[in-house]
Formats: sequence, C-alpha cells, structure tokens
Amino acid sequence: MTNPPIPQIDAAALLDSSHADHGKAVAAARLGASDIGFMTVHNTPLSADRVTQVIAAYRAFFALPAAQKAQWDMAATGSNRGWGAPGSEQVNPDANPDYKQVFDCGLTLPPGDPLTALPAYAPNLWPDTPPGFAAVLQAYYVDATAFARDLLVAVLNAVGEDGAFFADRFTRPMALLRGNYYPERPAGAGAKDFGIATHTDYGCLTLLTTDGTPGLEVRRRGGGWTALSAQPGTFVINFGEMLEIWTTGRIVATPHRVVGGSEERISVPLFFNPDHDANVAPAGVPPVLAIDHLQRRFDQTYVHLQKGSAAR
Ligand SMILES: O=C(O)CCC(=O)C(=O)O
Ligand SMILES: [Fe+2]
Repeated sequence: MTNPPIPQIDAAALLDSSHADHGKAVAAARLGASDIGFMTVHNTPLSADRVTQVIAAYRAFFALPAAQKAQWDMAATGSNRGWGAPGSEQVNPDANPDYKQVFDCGLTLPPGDPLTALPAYAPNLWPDTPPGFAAVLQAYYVDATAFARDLLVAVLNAVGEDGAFFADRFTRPMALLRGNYYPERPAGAGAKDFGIATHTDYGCLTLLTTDGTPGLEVRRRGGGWTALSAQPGTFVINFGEMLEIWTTGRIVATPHRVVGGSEERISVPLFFNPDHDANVAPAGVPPVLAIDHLQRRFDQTYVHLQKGSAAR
C-alpha cells in the first residue's frame, strides 16, 4: 500500500465557499482528515510575522536558567499551567518520559469564575520574564482558537458532518496552547528516548506551528513514517482522539512523534479541545464528557499528575 502525500491546503479557499478553488480544498481536507489524519494549511489569517513573534517569546522563556523557570513549574500544582521540565510528560507508557520542555496556558477566565475550580480551566501561571510574554501568548490564544474553530467546522463539513453542531460545543473551550522546546537530542539517548514519543493528541483539532526545523514524523497507514515540516505561516493540522470518537472514525487521530536530532527546535501546538460538558460520544452510545476524557489523558501523561506521584 502506498501512502498518499499529505495534503497542502489553501486556508482561504477552504474557508470561503465562493472561492474558485473551494471544491479542490474541500476534497483535500476530506483526504487529510478521513484518511491520513494530517494536512498543512497556508494563506491563513495568522501571518508568518505573528507566529515568528510567538515563537520568539517562547524561545526567550526557554532560554532562562532552569532555576528561574522552576518558579512556574506546573509540578508544584495539581494542574497543567506553566513550565514542564524535561521528563515531566510521558505520552507513551512504552517509552521514557519525553526530553522536551513545555509551557502550557489555557483559556483566561475572570478570577473566581466557577470553572476555574476544574483543573482543565486552572488559572494561568505567567512568568514576569521575558517582558510581554503573557500579552503575546494571550492574544495569540484568542486568534488561534478562532481560526481553529473555523477550520474544524470546514473540515467537519468536508467529511459530511454538521460543522455548526460541533462549533456550538466550543463556547468556553478547554483549548490548551503549548510551547514545546526540544533541545539537541541528549548524548546517550536510547531507543526509548524521544523529544515526544509516539502518541495521538487527546482533543479535536491541533493547530501546530513550528520554527521550521524538521523533526515531526507522522505514522502512515500504508507503513512507515513521513517527515512533515512547516515554516512559520504554514500550519500543520491533525486530529485528536475526541474527534475520532465523536465522528465514529470519519476523522482519524494519527500517531506521530519527534525523535529529535542535532538542532534545537520549537513548536507551538494549540490543542483545540471542546467545552468541559460537551458529550463527545456519538448518538446512541453512553455519553463521554470531554472533561472526563481529557483529564484521564492528562492524568496518564503528566508525570506530576500520574497516580502515586508525590508532587501534588
Ligand atoms: O513538535 C511537534 O512537531 C509535534 C508536537 C506534538 O505532537 C504535541 O505537542 O502533541
Ligand atoms: Fe501531538
């Protein structure tokens, strides 16, 4: 079985039904979502300059000494806001914890909002350095979630689902914005060591930008792995477990990984997860609440949330 190429889609054509190339973009989105689980999109509302600024903000944060970043270490909390040190996440039980570092933030809610009592909506932890870090990321969070919502609707419509029905379940989304920092692959790293080990994403749609350095590999249904890189301004899109459940497999969650190499690398996924109370089970089967699926996956993978973890 040969692997089809990963579709490269003009976002303006996909999102505008009157665009001359709309039909072509829809067909490519259908192949990407229902067969491969990955696609790239270009010509988006999020400019290359904008994304470069976001990556620069993360780069400046990750360059701080570990002792300084430890002030915002999520391991001291019961949730996933702030810095995750190397080894703080194990996305695959057959692999060692990942050697990447992360910085996670979520939806900004008014202080005291009842939702903030749920770990998936925990208040963000904002470092005071580099200057402007919170403002850059909060603004990007708003615009990236709006774009992710539009893309999700278009992709659902492309595979024959009712996109508007799903869009209503993303009013206060548990969307998580992450900076991944992959240093050079550590000396002595073995077969069980990865920047991020093979995994599927947990939510619905992942909107990923990278600094252009290669590293991401996609597992192919026809066998083998395909390297997928994207310059700032082009986004990698893939789909998570909840969307696969919700669409009864019409849209697929495809495993992927970063082994890592001699160059450091930054990537910035936005995990576009639904509202906490969205039922992501298809009609006719027992409900699966989005928050239950997400929290179960967080509790399996963040080392500080894993059962028996001392750091609480
Ligand atoms: O760094 C990448 O390209 C992929 C990151 C990833 O798969 C993730 O954060 O879930
Ligand atoms: Fe991923």
